[in-house]
Amino acid sequence: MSSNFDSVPVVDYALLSQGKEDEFVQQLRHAAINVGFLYLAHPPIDKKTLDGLLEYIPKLFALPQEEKDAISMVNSQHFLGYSRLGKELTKGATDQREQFDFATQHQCRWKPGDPEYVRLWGEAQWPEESLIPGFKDTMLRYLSQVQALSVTFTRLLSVAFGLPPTGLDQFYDVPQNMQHRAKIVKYPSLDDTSLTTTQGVGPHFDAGFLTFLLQASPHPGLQVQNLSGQWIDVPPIPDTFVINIGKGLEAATRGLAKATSHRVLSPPKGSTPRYSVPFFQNIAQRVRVTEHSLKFPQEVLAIKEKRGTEGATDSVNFSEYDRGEASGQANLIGRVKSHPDVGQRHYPDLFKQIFPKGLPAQGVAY
Ligand SMILES: O=C(O)CCC(=O)C(=O)O
Ligand SMILES: [Fe+2]
Repeated sequence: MSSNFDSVPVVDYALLSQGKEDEFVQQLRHAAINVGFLYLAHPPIDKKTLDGLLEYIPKLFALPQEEKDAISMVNSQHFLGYSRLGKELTKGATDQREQFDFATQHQCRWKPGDPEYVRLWGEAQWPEESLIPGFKDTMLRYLSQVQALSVTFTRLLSVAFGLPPTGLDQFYDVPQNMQHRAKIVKYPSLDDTSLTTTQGVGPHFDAGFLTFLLQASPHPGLQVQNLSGQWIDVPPIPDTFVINIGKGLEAATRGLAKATSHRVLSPPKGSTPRYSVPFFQNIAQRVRVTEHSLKFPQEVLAIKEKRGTEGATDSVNFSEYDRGEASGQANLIGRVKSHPDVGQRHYPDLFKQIFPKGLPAQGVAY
């Protein structure tokens, strides 16, 4: 049987409460090693919080433009805040999406003498409470539930890789010292006359360890690239998250876990906008993933060998981890590349190294 895939597997979180952890772990192993993507059915997020968030999303984008611009990302050394449509570029083409970057609550811990990347984590910018009452509270509740899930999930993944449940703990700091980022994204349909391409977001890998994606409207558009380079649809399924592996986890597992290229196509003419909420789980900023070596059992490595190392590369490259950078530095470089105006204002030296010719017209997203 070939390891190639033509759909993204569904793994049911309910198996765990039915005493079927082994079955769950087997399915997770296949998804993480051969596909790099899975749907997690029945995730442990409370319905009230989720429904509340879904209701707020269109209202968030409907805020007056000047109120959105008031929390523009360029104000923030943490790269948190609002980005207008068309601010990012992937594989040479503009991404047709508008987004807010938020994050779990965190006080910036940078002090003189610390590496610059410590400044990357800190307080988010929130819209004026009176304009969208209760939104901040709902979003923070959502984020803390996804954060809790991400911890549990990492332990299950560790078992799926044949390690003890705590096998991946070395990559994290204690939860109160960590920050995770989540975006709320709007993909306008092709009716929007300001769109220049059908690229919601171009082919890319996620940078971190794990991404927990909520498809927040019933629109198709998300696609992943399989081992032979075909684009496979990942349509929304009610009561699921899409979880995928980022370049950081791929590097930490020396390619056992697979980061898979993915993209989003804009909704067609006549459609309403597509919304999504990706949550990007971070690892400790000071960790250099290449300095950690995990010992996987032979039967787990055999799955990777069978998969092979070929696979689609129709994506932007991402090599900071392999070059031995601290994860915080890898992330900071990524952020400066995708939001150069923010980088120029808050990290001018790094900006000059990355863009010696000055500010490009748009960011270059991974
Ligand atoms: O909007 C989506 O469904 C995916 C977004 C994504 O891949 C990303 O922002 O990294
Ligand atoms: Fe992504």
